[in-house]
Amino acid sequence: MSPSFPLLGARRIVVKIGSSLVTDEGRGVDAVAIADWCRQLSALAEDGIEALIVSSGAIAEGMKRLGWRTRPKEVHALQAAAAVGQMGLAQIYETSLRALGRASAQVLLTHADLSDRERYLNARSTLLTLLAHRVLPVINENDTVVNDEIKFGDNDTLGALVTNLIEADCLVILTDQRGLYNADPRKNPTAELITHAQAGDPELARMAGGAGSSLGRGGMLTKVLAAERAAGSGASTVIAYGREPNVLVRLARGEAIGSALHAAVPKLAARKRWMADHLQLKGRVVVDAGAARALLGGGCSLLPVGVREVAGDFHRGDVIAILDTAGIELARGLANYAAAEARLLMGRASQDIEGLIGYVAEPELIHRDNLVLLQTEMAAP
Ligand SMILES: Nc1ncnc2c1ncn2[C@@H]1O[C@H](COP(=O)(O)OP(=O)(O)O)[C@@H](O)[C@H]1O
Ligand SMILES: N[C@@H](CCC(=O)OP(=O)(O)O)C(=O)O
Repeated sequence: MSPSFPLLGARRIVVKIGSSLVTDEGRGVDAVAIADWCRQLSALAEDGIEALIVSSGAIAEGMKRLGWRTRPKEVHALQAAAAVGQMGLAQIYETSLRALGRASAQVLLTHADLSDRERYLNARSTLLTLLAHRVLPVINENDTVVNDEIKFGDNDTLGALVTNLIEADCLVILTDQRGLYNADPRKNPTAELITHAQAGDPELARMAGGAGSSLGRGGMLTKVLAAERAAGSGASTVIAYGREPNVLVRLARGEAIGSALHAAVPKLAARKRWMADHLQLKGRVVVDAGAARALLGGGCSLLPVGVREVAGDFHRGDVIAILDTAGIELARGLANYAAAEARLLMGRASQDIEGLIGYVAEPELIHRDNLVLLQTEMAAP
């Protein structure tokens, strides 16, 4: 029996809409198609499913608005087109979503934003706050400022990084093909659709081959690699044809459409592994017995009031260890405040934060969503 499709039961999804799909074969952005995806996401929101859109199309829309028929080669011309086109792209999403009674937000990100610890945490907090307010974020790469070092280059990678960032359950990549085939279907008419596969299987990259259409930059290879990256935080990926009627609603009901690339490791375990593997400890705090109980038993955040000691020279967004007074490491998590600030805040109530350091980033020193408990693991049989 085949495994179920990953959208079934998902509570938070990232939907990436590719250039070749959103731009209606180069004729500018397809507003009718966008309105339809927005309608579908609005229907999912009624069922309590949170969604974020990663949408391409700024360059194509900018070219149309500027009357350019061929894609320029110069980076500055592309960046100028993206700046013009992003206005149109945002307008279309905003108009479609407002007509459905939904608020939207534009978020433009670069690679540098997500590889810097502090900006990573800021982007994460902003996106989660938007979702908590039932706002649908529409994300694109910040093309105007990118150079080779800070470029994602394709929105598949951006979609995967956003999936990791906000720990989405599932990444949906909508494109101009019915999914991943065992060879490029444009070149090989007998190519067969892959319905289920394991994300990260090296065989998939071989099938995906080289770059895609002249409009998009990624091709299928970046989609397969995006699925592998999304699986790093425990999210599975679906690659499907974006013009399939009601595709998002049907996927959410569990229908098998396109290709499902399954994550091997469940979400929570993947996050723990990510924290353990990717992040160097930059400091530690010792907490009192009340805070230790709240963390281990109550699934609570770590508030400054429960902190007794602060060691190390960490910055906002760094990983720090949380120890009890006997020196046992209870948990690890991302600090919302730098070490110098944490020293001023320790033992104090959250409502005093502004008076002590002049601003409030968050009421917690470490939010429970950014925390991995080590003691539960040790206590497990
Ligand atoms: N194994 C494959 N299965 C499906 N499509 C493939 C495969 N290998 C290459 N492709 C190409 O990838 C293209 C999709 O990539 P791209 O044009 O970058 O899409 P998008 O703009 O949606 O990101 C398809 O149109 C197809 O020609
Ligand atoms: N940021 C660019 C899109 C980058 C891109 O082409 O992405 P993709 O849809 O993955 O091929 C734009 O909005 O035009």
